[in-house]
Amino acid sequence: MKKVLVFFVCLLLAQVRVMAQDIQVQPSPRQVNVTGKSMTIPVAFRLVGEQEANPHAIALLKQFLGDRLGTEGFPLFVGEKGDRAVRGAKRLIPDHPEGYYLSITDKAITLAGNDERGTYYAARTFMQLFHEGHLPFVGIQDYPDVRFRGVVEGFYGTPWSHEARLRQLRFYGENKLNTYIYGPKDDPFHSSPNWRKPYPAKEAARLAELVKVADENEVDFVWAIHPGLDIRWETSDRDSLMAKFERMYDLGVRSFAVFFDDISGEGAKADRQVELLNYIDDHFVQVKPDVTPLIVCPTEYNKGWARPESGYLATIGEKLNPSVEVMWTGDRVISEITREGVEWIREQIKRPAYIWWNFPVSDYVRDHLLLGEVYGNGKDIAGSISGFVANPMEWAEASKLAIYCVADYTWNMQSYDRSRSWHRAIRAIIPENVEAFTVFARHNSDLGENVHRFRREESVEIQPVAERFMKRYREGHYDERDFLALQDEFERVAEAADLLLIDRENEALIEEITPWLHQFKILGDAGQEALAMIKAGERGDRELFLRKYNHVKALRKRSYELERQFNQNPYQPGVKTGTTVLQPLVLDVFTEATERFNRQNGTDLPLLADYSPCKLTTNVPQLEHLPLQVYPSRVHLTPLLEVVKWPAGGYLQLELDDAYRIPGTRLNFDVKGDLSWGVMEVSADGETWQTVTLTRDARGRLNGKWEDTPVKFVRFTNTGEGEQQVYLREFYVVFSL
Ligand SMILES: CC1=[NH+][C@H]2[C@@H](O1)O[C@H](CO)[C@@H](O)[C@@H]2O
Repeated sequence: MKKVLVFFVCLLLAQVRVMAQDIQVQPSPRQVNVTGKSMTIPVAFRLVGEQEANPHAIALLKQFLGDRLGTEGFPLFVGEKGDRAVRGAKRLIPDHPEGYYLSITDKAITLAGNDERGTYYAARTFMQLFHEGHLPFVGIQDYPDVRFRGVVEGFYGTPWSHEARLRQLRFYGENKLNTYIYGPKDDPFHSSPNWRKPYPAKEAARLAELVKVADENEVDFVWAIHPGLDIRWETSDRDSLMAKFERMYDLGVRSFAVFFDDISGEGAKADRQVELLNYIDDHFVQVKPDVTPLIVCPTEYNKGWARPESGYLATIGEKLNPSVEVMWTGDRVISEITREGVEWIREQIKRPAYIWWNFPVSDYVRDHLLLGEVYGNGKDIAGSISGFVANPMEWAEASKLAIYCVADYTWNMQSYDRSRSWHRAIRAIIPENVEAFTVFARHNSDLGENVHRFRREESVEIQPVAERFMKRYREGHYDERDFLALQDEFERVAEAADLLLIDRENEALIEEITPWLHQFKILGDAGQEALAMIKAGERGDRELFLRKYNHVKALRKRSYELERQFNQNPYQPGVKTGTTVLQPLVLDVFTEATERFNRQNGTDLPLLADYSPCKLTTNVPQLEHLPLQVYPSRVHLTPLLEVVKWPAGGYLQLELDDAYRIPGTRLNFDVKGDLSWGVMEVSADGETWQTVTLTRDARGRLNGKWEDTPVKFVRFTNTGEGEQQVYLREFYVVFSL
């Protein structure tokens, strides 16, 4: 009697009300039927099905509902297809892995999964429907487009911290991502030299904790090994790898991957790789009852590097056990994933590809943050791929913007809206400072010039205004409205930087991006001051113009010093922001205003411009767009992470802006043998060249010396017969001490 009474009390309290329902669920569900009606949230819920339902779903509901959950109250039926509690919903549950049916009526709530993970996802969706004290009456049938969805921590650079990884796994649970692949290139126990060794106790315990938290969030924790740099195709190394997998299994790992990317030589041989992978599959994955399919990242992992004559992909397609997942980055190392592209690779490897999407990874543009929208991938590829995992930045929290959007895209491609998803991602990540972070992210999304020539939109809204303004300013008649719009944007930039620098709601995020926030503040100030130079010049106010001129120069100097102070790494050191529209605009306005001032006043104030004392020319395809790192007295080539294929006759040349007494050059191709196939030469005029003797130092680097004559050109040529495969670790010229 009491139960019935409580039930009716709940019904009476649950006033039914009609309200516009914009059901906002992340990721966007497939099929949502709303009645437009809702009820006030019941004061008490009665959970039915606890014994049989997915315990992680039950734990989640208990944690979320807290003391609203009791033995009486509004009925909440939870379970998987076949469980008693959701027997009535059987026909409504989508017959897809991880699918679920969710219904809220004025009689009961049902969360019914097609499998355990589906029930968990039903609970995640249910939690998002609580809105301003109400629950909408709704029927949802939902399931994901892509089977394996998530993140591969596969970048070069500082691996994520343990705390960052724990936060990531909880974020994946919230966003229905089911895969996290652990493969940080710079973890010596994932890659060389220690892939054969067990993790030390402390690291092992941390990995075990990650596996546990992944499990609670219904995420497969995939442990990857990267043995190819020094693997020997002998039983001993095969046994070492199996033993390491066993140790990871003992830590709780149930999903495994082998990465053969970015290697050359012995480790790159397809038939050897396939033999090892099939052995692992046959003697480890298939014999253990609870291990998910093995994943491999092949050496030829993108179409740009696929060599049909090598037969590499054909070997994978024909000989690799069909149950092994094969990763693929697309038409190039960094590329958008297209229907045509995935169909092509599917033909080659005789199975759907498991996409390794190299975004928002920034290990080849480490001075940039990639906070822009996720776009460019086909919405028609779901049927041709088995997985889609994003390779993120070393900045874990900042990577969440793109990860959130990838979760939305891979769950329901057809309904994916790049802008809506991106704005929701910002609200999810920093709800107290949405406007400020939107301004910041809008101007920190492009990569700048880079070796992969992969670019992203940046400053999209203000770009046409900036372009039109500069054109008309140069012609002598800009539109005041454009001027004011630019001034307003630079003010917002400065405001956003200061608001975010004091934000305390997501401290881990602010800590990661602080160097860029300081740079962003300088950019906002410099933009306002450069515009002020225009007005001072127009009013003929020399004193004010000079004040603004000096202020902008001071800001540029501070920006330069920031670049030398933060984020120092051997690849792309420094802190770049707004590099596609706002920074160039500041420089253009400054230069134009100063040129006018000089003409009007007969002065010759230096025109501020970033210069580079060095030009790179080459006929080696992978080096064509290599940015240079310019220091006061040295010019570095940006090192490359990938193997460089250096054809016979291939050359690389640096031309300095003047002839300098060069104390030396340094070259490191990380090759074991001598460099008899290559020659380093220098010249003062580009006509007569003298060969440089290269001496190897203790760390295998080659240092060039010659008699002390001024030099303007330095070049290295492959004078051998055939292509060489090298790592461009270091190549720099010191042109003054
Ligand atoms: C499959 C693959 N392996 C490399 C390559 O893609 O490029 C990524 C971006 O530089 C890098 O992070 C990754 O380790």
